[in-house]
Amino acid sequence: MNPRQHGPGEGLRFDGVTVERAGRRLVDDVGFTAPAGQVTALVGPNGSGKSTLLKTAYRLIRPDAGAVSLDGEDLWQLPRRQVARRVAVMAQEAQAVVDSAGMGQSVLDIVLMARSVHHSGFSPDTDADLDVVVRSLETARAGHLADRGFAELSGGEKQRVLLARALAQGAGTLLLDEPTNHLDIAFQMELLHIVRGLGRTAVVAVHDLNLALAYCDHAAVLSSGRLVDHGPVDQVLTAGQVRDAFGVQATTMRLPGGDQTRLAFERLEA
Ligand SMILES: Nc1ncnc2c1ncn2[C@@H]1O[C@H](COP(=O)(O)OP(=O)(O)OP(=O)(O)O)[C@@H](O)[C@H]1O
Repeated sequence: MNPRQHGPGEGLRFDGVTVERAGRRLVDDVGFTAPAGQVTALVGPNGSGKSTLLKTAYRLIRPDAGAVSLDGEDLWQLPRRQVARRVAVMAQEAQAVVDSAGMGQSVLDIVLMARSVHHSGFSPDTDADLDVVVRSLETARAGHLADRGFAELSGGEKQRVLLARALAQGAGTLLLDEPTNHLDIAFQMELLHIVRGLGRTAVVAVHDLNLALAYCDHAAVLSSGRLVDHGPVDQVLTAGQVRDAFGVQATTMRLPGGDQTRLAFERLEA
């Protein structure tokens, strides 16, 4: 076994992960590592298995085969609380869940709840918890929303608060499922800029391939539940790969004055 690939500091590793429902493979033998401290984009067409794969890493769906490990430790063998301290998630359905469970609570209360994973029993929040929460809200550019009721916020404001909540959990690994939904173009970029600046391990399911190119280090491409490619983002999100995976014509453009590339898309005529 190569300790560089399997040991501490490795990152989040999917190893032969398979999820079946009603005899259908939603995720089929997926294996790749999201390297520690870097941002990995998880891309693929609608229904390709991105959310399902992420759910195996935040322990909502147990893989039918394969393993998900963090820095060499099987996440499904660890106590749930320990996983919650190490892995934070911003899920697609979180707005609705917090809306219905939040019962009119303030943004500050909602974000403070993320600190409960560090408490035993019903021990009260500390000044240190409050400090983490305030800093997380500021990092997510949501400090001005602290006293507002979560339910009354706009979709984009809620996304910022949910990012703050994920940050406040203090986990070294972040799983973000389409976090840029509802966000204006400036904050889409801002959010991924913030995530990249954290230096934490992050896996981000994202549809905008140009955001992935701009703000992610790595990419993994799913198609019909299978991994079709993974690696450095600019080597994976090529015109040919995009055509194969998404069935659209893509052209790669180099940005002026740098090494960065972006994609332009056209419908592929039948
Ligand atoms: N509980 C379930 N039972 C049966 N099929 C499911 C279940 N959950 C998801 N699926 C199916 O699994 C496939 C993968 O869904 P998933 O949500 O992981 O895709 P996705 O890549 O995240 O899609 P999108 O980009 O549209 O959000 C889809 O065909 C979906 O209908």
